Amino acid sequence: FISDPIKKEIEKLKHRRKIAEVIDQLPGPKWYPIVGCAWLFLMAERKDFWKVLRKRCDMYKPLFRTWMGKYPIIHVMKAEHVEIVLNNSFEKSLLYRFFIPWAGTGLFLQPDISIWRSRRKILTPTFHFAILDDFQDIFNEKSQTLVKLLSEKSNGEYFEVTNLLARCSLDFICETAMGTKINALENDSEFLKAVFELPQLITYRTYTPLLHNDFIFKFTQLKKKQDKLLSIVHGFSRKVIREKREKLQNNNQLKKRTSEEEKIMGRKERKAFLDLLLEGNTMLSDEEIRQEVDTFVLAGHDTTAVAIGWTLFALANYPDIQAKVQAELDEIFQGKERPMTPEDIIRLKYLDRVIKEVLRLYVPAHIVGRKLDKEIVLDNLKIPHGVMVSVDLFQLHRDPEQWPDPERFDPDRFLPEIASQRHPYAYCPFSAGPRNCIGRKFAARITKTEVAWILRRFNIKSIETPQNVEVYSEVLMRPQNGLHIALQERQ
Ligand code: HEM
Repeated sequence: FISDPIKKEIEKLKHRRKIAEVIDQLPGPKWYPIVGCAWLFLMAERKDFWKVLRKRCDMYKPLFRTWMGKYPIIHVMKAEHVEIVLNNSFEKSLLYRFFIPWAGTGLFLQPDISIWRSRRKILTPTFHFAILDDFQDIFNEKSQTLVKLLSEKSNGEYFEVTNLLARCSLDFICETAMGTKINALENDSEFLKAVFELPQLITYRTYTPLLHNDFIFKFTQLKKKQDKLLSIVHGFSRKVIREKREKLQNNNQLKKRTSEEEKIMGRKERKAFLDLLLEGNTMLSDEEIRQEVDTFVLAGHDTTAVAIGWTLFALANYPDIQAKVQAELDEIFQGKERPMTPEDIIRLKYLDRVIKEVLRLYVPAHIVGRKLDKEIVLDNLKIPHGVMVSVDLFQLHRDPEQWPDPERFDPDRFLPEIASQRHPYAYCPFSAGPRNCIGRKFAARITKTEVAWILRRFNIKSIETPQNVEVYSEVLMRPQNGLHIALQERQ
């Protein structure tokens, strides 16, 4: 006599009870109805959230549970657990949904596995190394502008650098993803301000359980502000797509002119990701393309800027390592101011190891949140499907079993003969498994080019040290008060 919807609800309730029974076998902080374990954050100041995260982890690691309101979360940080989770979860955890108003269900947030598969297939070729080689000119040009701006500050005085780095990364992404110059390094714009403010607003919402409820959020000033920022960001990408479409409609003429230009200039017209999506037979609507372009801006600009910031911080704090990178650069460039080529990038082997070590200790995306597709077993405990899991990459990269003396900065941990002895999931700054970062090679290329340009020209010092730097989690792991560096022109 029970109708199907009621049966379904009963099944759901049973499953929830099963999850609760299993989850509460794991250690974790005390939880209360409605807030779950969020009281830990409600009792702390925003600036101390990072410390709360770390303390909680130290108390219950390596496998524990928390409750976010009525939702249980499992926290994993051992390589063998991370491997199981990342290969058995497709959907992102619930907190990611706050980014959907910005980037829609583009690749990063796509919940449907078959749509995701076809998008990933369409987008992967746009990151082919030949296309990255085409972008090398842009990376050189922007890095040179950055170096010029930095040289105006190279009087030995300390200054805050992360803002300039974020602007430079936004320039890279806009020109490579959309084919549009915004000159963020030199000019302010509404778009730039909106792209910088949105992550702050979304993080605030994430850490405020009351605002998780869409109905409550709808009536807040924060929602009004979010709508305003989104209309700027979406307005910008829609305009670029519209203009590119119009240009494509004059295709024949354009093709003729382009091939004539190619003959004269001796090179092909460079294509941005957006051109490749519009020109290829992708069957994506303009709105779907807009979501993918916004996804690249969201996932690509801040991550790389933060990674570059931490790289400068590390080089400033380890002068002997800085000198070794400079020696490698001098050997390749022999003091000449010439642009960097893709071949130079391959030759920068030591810098490559330095950046890898930076991404170990200062992993920008320090947490990856997933929802289990199927039941998994961790330390003999069966965890049912549907449970959210938080993969703590910060802690994973500090596991002393995989990383002896984990706090020591040592790029040689990435020498092939040493790296091969580690668990394959001991190092995942770009996540791993099917939903790993599509932009990792792109990110590596930007980071190497920009850092190389800076180190060819300057010696760096920093006020912040590994001991005194206050860390802050605003979507990414970043220095709370920015990074203050001083530059000295090299002879
Ligand atoms: C140092 C820089 C970067 C880091 C540390 C980084 C890290 C990550 C991580 C950890 C993920 C997995 C996130 C998750 O599952 O929750 C991811 C996914 C992704 N990243 Fe990156 N990323 C970087 C640069 C980039 C760049 C430059 C782009 C694009 C231009 C990009 C585009 C994406 C996309 C689209 C995804 C989603 C992939 C999918 O679900 O199939 N990332 N990234």
